[in-house]
Amino acid sequence: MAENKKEAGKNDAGKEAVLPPKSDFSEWFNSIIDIGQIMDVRYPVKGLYVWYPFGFGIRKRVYGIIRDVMDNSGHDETLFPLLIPETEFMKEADHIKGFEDEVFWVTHGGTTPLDVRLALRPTSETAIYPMYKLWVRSHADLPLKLYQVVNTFRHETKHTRPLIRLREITSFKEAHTVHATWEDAKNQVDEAVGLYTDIYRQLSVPVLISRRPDWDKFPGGDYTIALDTIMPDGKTLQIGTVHHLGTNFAKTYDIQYENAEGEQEYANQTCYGISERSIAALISVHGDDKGLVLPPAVAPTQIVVIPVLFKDTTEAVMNACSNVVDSLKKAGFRVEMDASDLRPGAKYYKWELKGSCLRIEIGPRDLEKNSAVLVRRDKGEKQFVSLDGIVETVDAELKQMADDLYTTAEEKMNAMIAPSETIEEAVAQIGKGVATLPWCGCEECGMKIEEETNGSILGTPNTATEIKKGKCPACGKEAEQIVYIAKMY
Ligand SMILES: Nc1ncnc2c1ncn2[C@@H]1O[C@H](COS(=O)(=O)NC(=O)[C@@H](N)CS)[C@@H](O)[C@H]1O
Ligand SMILES: [Zn+2]
Repeated sequence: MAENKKEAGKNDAGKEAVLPPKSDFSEWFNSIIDIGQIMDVRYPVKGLYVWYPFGFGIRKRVYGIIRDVMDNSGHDETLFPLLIPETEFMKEADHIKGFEDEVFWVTHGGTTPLDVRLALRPTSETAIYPMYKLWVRSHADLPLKLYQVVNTFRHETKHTRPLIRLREITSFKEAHTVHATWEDAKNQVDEAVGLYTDIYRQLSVPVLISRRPDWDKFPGGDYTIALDTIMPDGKTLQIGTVHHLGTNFAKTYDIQYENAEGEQEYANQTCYGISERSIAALISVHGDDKGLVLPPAVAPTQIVVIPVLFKDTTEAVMNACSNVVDSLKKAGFRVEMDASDLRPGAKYYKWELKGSCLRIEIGPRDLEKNSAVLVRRDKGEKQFVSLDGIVETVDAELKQMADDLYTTAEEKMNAMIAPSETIEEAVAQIGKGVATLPWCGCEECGMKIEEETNGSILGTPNTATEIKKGKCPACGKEAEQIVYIAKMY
């Protein structure tokens, strides 16, 4: 992996930059984006950022997993235009209400004013569905399951942050499916939730799945299932959403199909999206005071081999290190040797910051015993391993690390969720994580709970959880369900 001009551990001014402790999460996150070479935040448009090659290497592998899961579940990838004519964009009333304050408009071609303004897609329903109207004719065309990975644009007014809240969402994977019946679309929603859960399991990121309250569903949708994760500061990040659109958009865009009885029927649809928040989540959940801790599946460098050199044994040690590098490369691992003249401690610091998963040190004493020292990035303990079978050892260690990262993160997340009976208890809890509260299910109580806790209702648990009998804290009535409450990004 070619080092881009910046050295890991140095900030953009090339000065030695020290990572704040992860306990100061907001500063830690801003710093790791910079000295971890993820994105350059100096681009001169608010909410737009530049991928450093190293960060792009992580993105490439995360989206390789996302494409793999989508392609192996009956979806086809495609690409729709970025620009949407105002005439199409302004068709679905709820959708417009939800996005009209966020849309960027193109009004000129050169110095010539356009007769119809063009929207930069904030999401692509209004680009895709006029084409679906042309493509969907008969039930034999269904289900239609397409997705695209594109940049989308939202004039976010809340605090923009790299990877978390951008005005140009550079990595917006959006799927748009068409089905014969409401039930088929519901089954697709459930399948999509499963696919997203699988994607995040491969990133070792635990998720909380809830059905968003109606006042927070997707504009123009029937209902929304959301995947959130809990960030180290206790606030939740929405890292995936799945929307059942019913026939709302089909009626607006006249997407009809001839059913088996030869009658015309409006189609039912779903759409579901993931963005670079998936990368914000894996960096935030796994990172530590030393820097990035990357799941092996997405680490640009999985193993770094460090020769411990003394004058009279340099050649033998370098040979042994090159052999290990060659055999790991041949086995398909992403491995580097760091034979630079940095002091060993500086090398450890550099590769720990970059999140390489394993460090293998080989010195003359190791050679005598035909062994090497192996250190796993998440555990940090030294293990003495034989050079024989080093490929199998590395393979087993990386698999174990991916599982351990997930288990550790899941335990941490579960420990940040606690049931509350009263508003006061919920207020205390959402300062450090997610609270649950009994809820009668009516909207004004929901709004009252959000107001009094100064938090957001994530929604009701998507998996049937036992309802701890209790009273709705807003009206005192017996609760029908519980809700997750948190401070959200
Ligand atoms: N400004 C933003 N920056 C980064 N990610 C964002 C931003 N806005 C939304 N997202 C992510 O994009 C996902 C999908 O966005 S969404 O509005 O919920 N859903 C849609 O746009 C639907 N058309 C499904 S693709 C969200 O779950 C969230 O994780
Ligand atoms: Zn109530």
